[in-house]
Amino acid sequence: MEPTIPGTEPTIEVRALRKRYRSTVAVDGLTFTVRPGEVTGFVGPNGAGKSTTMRLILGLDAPDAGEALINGRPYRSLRTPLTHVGALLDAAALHPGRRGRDHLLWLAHTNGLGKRRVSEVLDQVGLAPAARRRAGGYSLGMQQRLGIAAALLGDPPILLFDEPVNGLDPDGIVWIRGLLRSLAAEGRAILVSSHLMSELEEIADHLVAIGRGRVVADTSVAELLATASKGRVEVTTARRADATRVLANAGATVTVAGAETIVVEGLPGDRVSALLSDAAIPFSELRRHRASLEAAYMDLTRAAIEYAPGTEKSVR
Ligand SMILES: Nc1ncnc2c1ncn2[C@@H]1O[C@H](COP(=O)(O)OP(=O)(O)OP(=O)(O)O)[C@@H](O)[C@H]1O
Repeated sequence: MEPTIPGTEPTIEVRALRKRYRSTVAVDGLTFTVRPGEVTGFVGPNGAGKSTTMRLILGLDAPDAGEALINGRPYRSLRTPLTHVGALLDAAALHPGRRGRDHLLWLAHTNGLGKRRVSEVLDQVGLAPAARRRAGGYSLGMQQRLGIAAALLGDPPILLFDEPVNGLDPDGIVWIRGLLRSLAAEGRAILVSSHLMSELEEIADHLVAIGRGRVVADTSVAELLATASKGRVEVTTARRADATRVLANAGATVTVAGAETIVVEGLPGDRVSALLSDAAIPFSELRRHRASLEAAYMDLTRAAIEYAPGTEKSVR
């Protein structure tokens, strides 16, 4: 194994990264760090530049400016890259005639890794029973598992997953979630992209959100959720409209969160309770609101979108 630099922790550092394809600026000066022991969610709408960034990190494309470093070094300077970083980019990019196990054996061989490791990763991803079948007959979930086995082959401290839950069934999603969490708990640095915030809800510790090739948010998920949830209470009542009227009259901002649920902002819980009781509006529950990651992200990016250069509301 290639020695890592003593005292260094596994990180991905992206600095002022820029990539243009003809008239499209795919990545427009990105800077962020992926730290060890955490799952960093990499989010943004379709076309935001996530896959391009991952390809640049993995040396599959060259940046026009800036750099992406794996443990302080560009990917292309790593002598045994699979032992530094593993990646799942396009799980379907497999030779259909090749058996799952042979695909991994070939990868192991070309990277100077032993056969034993192939059996270990097949067990780890639960693909051992299907390892001798041809990849062309694999379901999407099996392809994902094989791709993840390949990423884990070199036991790397850094892992990248591009949209790993795409097309997976609920069991597959739960499995990937658990795997990513346990890999992070082992101290690895994990970057996982998604265009759906809800998919990252129970996976990510940290969030790097991008839009049009630029960072729009770089934040801890816990902080983001705490800020978005702060001072809001959730009320369950069959008389939603009446409750909304009473609370809004008292100065609260009320939003609908479900058939019988409203979220109240701007009034403390005991005041909400007193107002509803005084108005004889029954409610079955009153609790502290926990914002979804999706809602927290919308709050966070709303200002950025409203004041983005080039929009009508831009500030000059
Ligand atoms: N090889 C390429 N040639 C030309 N344009 C490209 C190329 N790769 C990416 N782009 C363009 O760069 C922009 C960013 O694409 P990218 O695939 O990185 O976004 P993404 O955030 O991964 O999107 P998605 O969520 O749809 O996968 C898009 O406008 C895309 O069309």
